[in-house]
Amino acid sequence: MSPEVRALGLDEVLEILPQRIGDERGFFSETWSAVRFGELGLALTFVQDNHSYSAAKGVLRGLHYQLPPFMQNKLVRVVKGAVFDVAVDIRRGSPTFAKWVGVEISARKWNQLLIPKGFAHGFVTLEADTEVIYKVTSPYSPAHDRSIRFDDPDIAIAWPVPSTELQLSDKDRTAPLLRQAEVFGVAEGRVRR
Ligand SMILES: Cc1cn([C@H]2C[C@H](O)[C@@H](COP(=O)(O)OP(=O)(O)O[C@H]3O[C@@H](C)C(=O)[C@@H](O)[C@H]3O)O2)c(=O)[nH]c1=O
Repeated sequence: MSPEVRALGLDEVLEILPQRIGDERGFFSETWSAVRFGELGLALTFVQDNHSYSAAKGVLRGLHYQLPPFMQNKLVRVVKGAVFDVAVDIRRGSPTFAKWVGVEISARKWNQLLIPKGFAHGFVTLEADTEVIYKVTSPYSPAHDRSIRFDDPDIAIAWPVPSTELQLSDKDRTAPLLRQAEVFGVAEGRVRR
């Protein structure tokens, strides 16, 4: 039951499609397997699972990352509803610094997004009552937790929900721009070494 892996054109940001085995009861799916992902070169050690619920369409969370030594690889999926999920390269010195990639992740598509260390992550809900689950490779550390403005013109993400319909936390609405943010060098953020 190896998952299918698709490169999205931005370094190691990957869309992952786990198989679903259906029968008359419903389906079964391996959503994470150390062995199967390891065979694909993705030897990740997850230490925390997160589950967030967003009540409305247009809830935007991000762009978030943690500084070294608490950088996180994130494996994101949606068990109810849908999001537009975004990864931004924030590794100083990277040829794709400030470039972003976005993909719809949904319970219907049953796809996942792997956000590597060195990338900021954010999403906007495309449906009400959306539940996102993601695994991370470093524990939450409030002292290392950082945000970058979702509408930073140097990144210019094409969010698919009009700005008038967005709902953000105060922390995210007042986050610094990428050019003012604390970032790190390209060598620190790699999934495959
Ligand atoms: C992220 C996180 C938050 N919290 C707490 C802090 C706060 O009281 C409450 C809500 O936190 P936040 O506002 O940061 O939640 P949220 O805006 O959902 O933050 C998340 O956004 C997405 C895009 C990510 O990529 C995640 O890594 C994480 O940063 O939960 C934890 O206890 N553990 C955690 O791992």
